Order: sequence, then C-alpha cells, then structure tokens
Amino acid sequence: MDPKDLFSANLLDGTITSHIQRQRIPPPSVIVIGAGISGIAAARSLYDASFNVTVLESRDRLGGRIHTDYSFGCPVDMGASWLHGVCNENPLAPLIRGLGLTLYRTSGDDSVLYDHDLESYTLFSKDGHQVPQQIVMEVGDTFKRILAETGKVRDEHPDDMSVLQAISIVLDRHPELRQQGLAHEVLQWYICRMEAWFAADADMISLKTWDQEHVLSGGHGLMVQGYGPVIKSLAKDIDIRLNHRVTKISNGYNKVMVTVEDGRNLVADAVIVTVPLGILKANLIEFEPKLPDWKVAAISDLGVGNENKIALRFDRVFWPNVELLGVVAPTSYACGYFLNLHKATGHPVLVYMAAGRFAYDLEKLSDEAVVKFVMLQLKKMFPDAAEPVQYLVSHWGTDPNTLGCYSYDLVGKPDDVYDRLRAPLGNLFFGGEAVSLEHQGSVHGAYSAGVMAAESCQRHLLHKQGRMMEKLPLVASVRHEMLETLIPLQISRM
Ligand SMILES: Cc1cc2nc3c(=O)[nH]c(=O)nc-3n(C[C@H](O)[C@H](O)[C@H](O)COP(=O)(O)OP(=O)(O)OC[C@H]3O[C@@H](n4cnc5c(N)ncnc54)[C@H](O)[C@@H]3O)c2cc1C
Repeated sequence: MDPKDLFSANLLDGTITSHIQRQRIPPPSVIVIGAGISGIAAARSLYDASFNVTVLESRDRLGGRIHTDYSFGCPVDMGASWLHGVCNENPLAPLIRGLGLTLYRTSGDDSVLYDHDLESYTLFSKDGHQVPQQIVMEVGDTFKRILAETGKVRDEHPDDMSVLQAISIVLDRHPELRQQGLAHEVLQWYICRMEAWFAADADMISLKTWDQEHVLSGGHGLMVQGYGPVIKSLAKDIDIRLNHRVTKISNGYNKVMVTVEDGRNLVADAVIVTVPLGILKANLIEFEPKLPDWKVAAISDLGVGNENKIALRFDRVFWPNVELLGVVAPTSYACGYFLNLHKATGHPVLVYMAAGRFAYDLEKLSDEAVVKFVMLQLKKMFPDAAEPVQYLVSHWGTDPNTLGCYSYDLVGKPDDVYDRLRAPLGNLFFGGEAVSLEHQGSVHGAYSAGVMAAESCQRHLLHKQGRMMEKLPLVASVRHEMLETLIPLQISRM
C-alpha cells in the first residue's frame, strides 16, 4: 500500500491501527457470538480497528433475524423488511445509500403505529365485502382519539397497566368512542396492527412506554432488494464460523473461554454476546461464573414477542394495487392482513403476517396447514384466488436460534432494565437489538448496539494493556458517509 494511502486510511478510520502496528503488540482478540446485524456490526468495528476478531454463529447462514430468501426468484425478507426512519440520522442510511439500495416508503409517519398510510389499506369483511374507505378512515381517526385518551389514563395511574386495559377504561368513560358492527371489527383490525408492531397482544403491551420510543424521522421504508445485501457488505472479509453453536462462556480475569456444541473451546481476550434475548431467557448458554442476579432479572423483565410471515408466490396478480389487504373480525386475534409485495417490488408475492399469540398458534401447525389457513383468509377477499406456486413459512417463535422475534416492554418494566442488560461483566460485553439505547426491536437499533458494544470492548482491552484509544474508531458506515458525497436515499414512493 502506498504510504500516503495508509495514512489516509488511518486518518479516515481514526483507529488505533497505526498505534498497534507501531508498537508490534499482538492485536487484542475478541470473539463475537451471533452473526446477526448486531454481531456483524460489532465485528466490523473491531476488524476495522485491527483487532483479531472471530464470529461464532449457530446457524448455517448469516443475518439472524435478517433473512432474505431468494427461492422465489426475487428477494423476500422473512425477518426484518422495513427501515424504520428513512433519514440521514439512521445509522444504516450511509450503507444503504452506498449500496444503491432502493426503499419503498409505505408511510411518512414517524409514529410506531402507522407504518402504512391509512389510504394504502383495502379491508374486507369476513363475508368478502370491501369495507368502505370512509369507514376505514373514520375508525382510524377514532382509534387515534382512543389512544390519545389512554394518555390521560396513564397520567392518572402511577402503576403501569396494559394498553388493552387502558383502552377498556377509555371506552367506559367515552361510550361515544365505542364502535358497533363493521366499525367495531375495523377497530379490532387497528388493534391487530398495533399488536404487530410490538409482536405481542394488547394485554401484554405496557401503557407506560408503548409510545415513548423515539422513532427516527422520515417514515417507514421497505427494503425493495431485501436487507440481505446490507449483511453481505458488512460481513466482507470477517472470520465468521457458521454452524458454531455456543453452549458455554467461561469468563476469567484475563481471558474468556467459549465452548461450542461439539466440545471445542476457543479463547479470546474478550467476548461480545449478541444472541437474541429469547436464547438468554431460555438459558441455552451456560455462564461461568453464573450471571449476577441483577442481570438475570433484567433478562426476565423484558418481553420477547413473536411474528411470523407466510410468503406466497402466485403466477399472476389477482388482487388490487394497494399496499395492505386486510380481513377484519370481531377480535384482533382473528383479524389478518397481507403485505402486497407486488406494489413495492413488481413481483407477484403476498406476505401474510401474524403476531403475538396467534403467531405462536400458527407454529403449532404444519406448514401445509398454515398455508391452507392463509389461503382461506385470502379467498374470503378473492373467492377466485389462484393457488400459490411457491410458499415460505417462518417459525421465529420456536426457532432454537431465536425463540421469538424481538423484544418489547412488558407491563411494569423497571426503568433501568436496558442499562442492566447492556452492562458489561469484566471481559464480557452485550450487544443485540434488546440492548439498543433507543431503538429496541429494530435493525438499526441492533446495528448501533453492536457498534456500541464493540467500542466499549475496545476501550476496556486497550485500557487493560495500558494503552489509550487515541480516538474512537469510526465504523464502516461513518467512513462511507465521509467517502460518499451525500446522495439521497433512493425512495420509490414519496
Ligand atoms: C418477523 C420479523 C420482522 C421484523 N421486522 C422488522 C422490520 O421491518 N424492521 C426492523 O428494523 N426490524 C425488524 N425486525 C427486528 C430485527 O430483525 C431485529 O431487531 C434485528 O435483526 C436483530 O439483530 P440481532 O443481531 O440483535 O439479532 P439476530 O439477528 O437474531 O442475531 C443473533 C444471532 O445469534 C445466533 N445465535 C443464537 N444462539 C446462538 C448460539 N448459542 N451460538 C452462536 N450463535 C447463536 C443466531 O442464529 C443469530 O444469527 C423483525 C424481526 C422479525 C423476526
């Protein structure tokens, strides 16, 4: 490398690379557990800072809860598919921009509830009649009023309660907000959509915190080419060992030993754990010494929801050109909806989405039975619907690599739960979506949590070696930001 290039690379990186090279000290070693976006982001930061990093991943693929499937001949995300916050502040924006990926904006709203604009829905009743759009809009506005009233309930009650309980208090106080007949079913559909955001039923969602998330601006954008390219790009050149399921972590004063399923041990100066919260809750990894009580309590005090997707590919499009097709019902459990990927991507694919208890119930059925059930829903709307030529069914709730889809705040969650989850233990650091500072349950939150874990791990190891970090490393994304001129994110629907 031309010395000039080396200088500018170090300058751009702002890393300790040159420092390590000058002193000829072997670079500190770190094992990252989990090759989801958080683990890969952590590994990328460490790799860019010339640390010796190895990622151990239990699955035979990268990405974790990012899983872009290509078997339909087009990308279909069976895990995350939206970028929540289509704006420059989104830490993933520089990467997405740099890769030239397109976003399809389903909503410009920054709230957690409306990741689709109201006018992009077409809803049907159980007997196959289209719900007049005026009712859809009016009930949507009523739902917003009900939620605004739950804010008053929250102010009056020092103790937390579920969102469902608060809605019931509001409806008792304001009978005029109660809906009857079809309008009641549409209201249930909105509750079903709210449950989808948290991947949990409304009787499990915390009233105190449900709307406290600081959602990034710019609305919600579907990744038209899927999230897969983001993972591929971040993982480039990193030593990632697939089919390495970690069963034990022994945290010593100087080193950490990691045991994998086949009995092999790997040793490093530090370890970053990014496995899903569901895995920690199920005690699938043994910690030696045992995790302290405050950490165990934090793991159990946060909820993990479930969401499943059933993707159907057809040989032709027989549905209208809207983003969401929904079936309303007397309870939110019985409501359903399909994301129309054809509108965003041009491929004849519908994705049925189920959340909360319903998502777990679907996992008790065979894939064939699930598809049959979903087709019955579709045929309520379109009696002449064609049979799918291909299908995909996710099982996030029972997948032993995840055990749930993402974290959410349980009723009565202690305020410091995230601080405790994130807190390192000696040479052991914690990443993953559940420890994100402000954006739990999202891809960008998981990414930032991985970068943060890597930064505190670096600081810790350099301090132990009696060295200072001359400057915090700039992660790949920020470097891209400096290298790329500010090209706007490509959005296919304004
Ligand atoms: C259905 C669904 C829809 C979603 N939709 C969106 C969305 O639209 N937008 C959005 O921003 N977010 C969405 N999310 C959330 C988002 O996908 C996650 O927040 C994020 O991908 C989590 O990344 P992570 O690295 O923290 O965890 P993961 O991606 O789960 O990575 C952890 C890794 O650890 C591995 N692992 C587990 N156990 C072990 C072990 N013992 N040893 C070694 N490795 C192990 C796992 O296999 C996995 O690869 C969705 C999630 C799901 C499931």
